[in-house]
Amino acid sequence: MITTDRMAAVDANAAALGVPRKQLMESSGNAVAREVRAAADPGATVALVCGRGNNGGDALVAARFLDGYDVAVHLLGRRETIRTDIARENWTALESAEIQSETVTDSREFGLGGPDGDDPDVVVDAMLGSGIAGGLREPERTAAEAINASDATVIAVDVPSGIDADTGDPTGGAEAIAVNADRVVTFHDEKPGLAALDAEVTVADIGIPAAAERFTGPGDLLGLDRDPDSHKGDNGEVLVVGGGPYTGAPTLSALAALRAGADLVRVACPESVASAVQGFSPNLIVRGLPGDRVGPAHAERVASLAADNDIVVLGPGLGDGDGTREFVREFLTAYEGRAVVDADALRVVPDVDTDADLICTPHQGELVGMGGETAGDPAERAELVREFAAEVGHTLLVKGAVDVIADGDDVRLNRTGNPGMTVGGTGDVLAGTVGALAAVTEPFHAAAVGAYVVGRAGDAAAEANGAGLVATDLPDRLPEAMRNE
Ligand SMILES: NC(=O)C1=CN([C@@H]2O[C@H](COP(=O)(O)OP(=O)(O)OC[C@H]3O[C@@H](n4cnc5c(N)ncnc54)[C@H](O)[C@@H]3O)[C@@H](O)[C@H]2O)[C@H](O)CC1
Ligand SMILES: [K+]
Repeated sequence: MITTDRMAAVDANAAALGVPRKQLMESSGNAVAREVRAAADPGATVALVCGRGNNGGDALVAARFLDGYDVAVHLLGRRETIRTDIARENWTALESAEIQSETVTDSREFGLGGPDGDDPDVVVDAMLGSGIAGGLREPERTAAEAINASDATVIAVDVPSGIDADTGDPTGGAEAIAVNADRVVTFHDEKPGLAALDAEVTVADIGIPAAAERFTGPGDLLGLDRDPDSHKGDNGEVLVVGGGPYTGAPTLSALAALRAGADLVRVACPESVASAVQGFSPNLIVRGLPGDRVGPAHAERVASLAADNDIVVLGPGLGDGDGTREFVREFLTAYEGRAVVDADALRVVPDVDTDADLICTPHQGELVGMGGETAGDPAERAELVREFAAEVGHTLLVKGAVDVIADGDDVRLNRTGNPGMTVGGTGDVLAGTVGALAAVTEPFHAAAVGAYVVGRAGDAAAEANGAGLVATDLPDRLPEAMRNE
């Protein structure tokens, strides 16, 4: 099963892997033509009703694969109104090939039949697919009524027009009109909303490489754009809890969280390091905790600070001194929100009883320290991480040459990054980045995107600085790394 949003991500990842959408459209159109051939013998009349988006584009391709059939293409709009270059190119190809085609601009002129007024044997519904928003407008609405009133076998491309592929409900509300399809040929994977429909569903493999789903890619960045109407705080408030023996670690996490898009980043650290942390950046809000180590005495104060934030990043530079583990245990036992757990705080996770939703970011050694297993073979390692995530009940991001992200159901691999990133502090950058992302998206997605963009920032830093790469190079490169291109 794949949702519309995930499909869009996978599609963009496929393009980044060298399989562009026009190529996928060619496969989609081919699959639609095969479905027509399965429904009717050569010589049958086939009306292809095409919208102006890529759903229509699929049927424009299908028309080229239907030699031997009596084909008529109805484009709902003028050529100039076709939304995408690839669909327009396929329209031009049809015209050049002199395949019977007409443009419909006025819904009153829409008719499915040939000159004698008979219904066609087959109608291909390619008006709207995953790009639909709201109920069918004209001329799609009138066309849907005509399709539903005809005796033709109706084959829907990807999803019947007017239906939400994620839910199976009409996009215009319960009573709204949608195409009533006999068959649906959908692409790449089953869609959650199609099973409930009274139609026979075929899933067509359109050549999206498995790696487009298995590995992170630029498509994973889709949907993370800021809402232009958002206010301060809407894009995440992050509390970093760390420092004591180390000052740089919490600072790197906090700066990364800011560069990854958080609106407000607060750092709770021992008073002994508070002014040093503040000295790194006026953009940080620093809260000093009495003493020079974070200990159990601070659990209540940190809990009240945490309540004012969307997410806590727990661990950077905390160390493993007297009382640190007790602090982490006490804090997590009472905490019910979201947290990224890194470094020394990780050891506590497997045996703490918490309602918190955690994203743990161990490297392989820390994973083993938590009681997890690792393996040399990447596929085996991924499966072990998935099983361990299910066991601990949290999201895991296991860092390595290839990072493994798992939450017990899903597994994703990330291969951005380079050996130069084994320098100290890059893990702190990752924890802060994932923290900022987890304030605005689901933990698994946040962990996968975090790994991807920090690796990308590291790749850019390595290109600029070679073996001289240091962790402080990374935060400033995050905004560029988070651009979806
Ligand atoms: N990997 C893939 O996902 C592939 C998908 N293919 C096919 O592409 C469509 C999705 O194409 P897209 O261009 O994004 O959207 P649509 O064609 O569904 O619609 C676009 C167009 O329609 C207008 N519109 C939106 N809502 C309405 C409405 N309620 N009434 C009228 N008009 C509406 C709007 O202007 C949009 O611009 C997917 O389903 C597949 O069929 C690829 O070909 C292969 C890869
Ligand atoms: K459709």
